[in-house]
Amino acid sequence: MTQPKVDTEVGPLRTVLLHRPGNELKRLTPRNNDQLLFDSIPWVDRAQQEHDAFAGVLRGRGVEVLLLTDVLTEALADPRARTAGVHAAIDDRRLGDVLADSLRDHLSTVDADTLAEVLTGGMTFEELPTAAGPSLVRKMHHPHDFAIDPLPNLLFTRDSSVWIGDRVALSSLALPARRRETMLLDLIYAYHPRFRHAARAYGAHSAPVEGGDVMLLAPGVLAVGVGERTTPAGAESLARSVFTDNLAHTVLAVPIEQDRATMHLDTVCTMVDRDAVVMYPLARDSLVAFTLCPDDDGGLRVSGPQPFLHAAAEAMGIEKLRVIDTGLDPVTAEREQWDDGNNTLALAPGVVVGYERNVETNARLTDAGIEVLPIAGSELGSGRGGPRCMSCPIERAPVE
Ligand SMILES: NC(=O)NCCC[C@H](N)C(=O)O
Repeated sequence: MTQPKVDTEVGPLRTVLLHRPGNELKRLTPRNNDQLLFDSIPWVDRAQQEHDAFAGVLRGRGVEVLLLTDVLTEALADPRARTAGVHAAIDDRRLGDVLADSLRDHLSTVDADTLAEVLTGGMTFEELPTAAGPSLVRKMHHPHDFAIDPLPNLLFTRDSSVWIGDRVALSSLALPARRRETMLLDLIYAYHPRFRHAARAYGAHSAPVEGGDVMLLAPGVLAVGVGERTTPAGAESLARSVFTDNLAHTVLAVPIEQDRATMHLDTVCTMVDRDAVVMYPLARDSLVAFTLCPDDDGGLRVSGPQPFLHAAAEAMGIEKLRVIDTGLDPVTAEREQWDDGNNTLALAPGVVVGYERNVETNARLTDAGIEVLPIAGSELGSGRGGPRCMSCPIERAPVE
């Protein structure tokens, strides 16, 4: 077992954290899917098969796959982790003091597997333990209301934490449906024996930054999308944090349209080689970047904006960042961007995993000399995320 470290998007992937979709997806209904950030109701068994195949492709290429439920359950062997998990899951304002206290008591007695299931899949009022006694809160809630919210977006492990160099940054997730995910990652990194000594970067309670917006363009160079999720304040404080810890010398803050289709930078652009990205053509023509560097007094120097591709190549110290376009024509490109055609996961320079349905984009990548490992994603994609969104790299070998 080697030490966690990630300093590029494309260095040979050694270890990755995935979340095999579980019962939390069975909580999705047409009444709650918008609030829970899914565009439709996934067929859960098929989503699991698709995810198993995704994990299989990674293992087949020698990647160690850690599953979130496993590491969470192992971390919950530590009583401090249990207390933290239960504390974060129970909302006294929703349950009232009496019900909240009795649920806390109950959850402190269940085994780690059951607790992991509750922390990820949530709990409805009808599933509450009966010992809690009479409660107005209980009587007045519909039995299917959530006493503890499920976390269907755990599937997208990219967003809740991100390794930058040898430190892990816990995201500060912007939307209420995802905020508790950070807490689970926090307790995994704090109490799982494998991560107990991992140093932290940034802070979960800082301004919003989501991992899908953070891109490690080259060692020492980060791009941070700023849009629907990551805020300008989030990008600025992440930059300060990585400069203080000497994890980067340049951060590019990249404004992206505040729209569902472009919720993170990795929905319009991912790296497929040391010097190449797959990118949505509209973004290629319009993306700009503000360049942030540390100044001599411990502050920030901000310049720009200038065209993103130019700023990125300059910061990376390369002549040009090659661009492979999404799709074939504007309509196909729009369709394939929506279906995460740009959201590839690099396993090594020039080797990426992509959804098979994005036929035109994958063909362009292949024509450009990129090996595409296709996976099915008809169900996985219902939460609007592709292979990059569904993976949190923990160790990548350096790029030669
Ligand atoms: N990096 C990504 O683009 N992640 C996809 C997150 C999808 C999830 N349903 C969300 O709306 O947050």
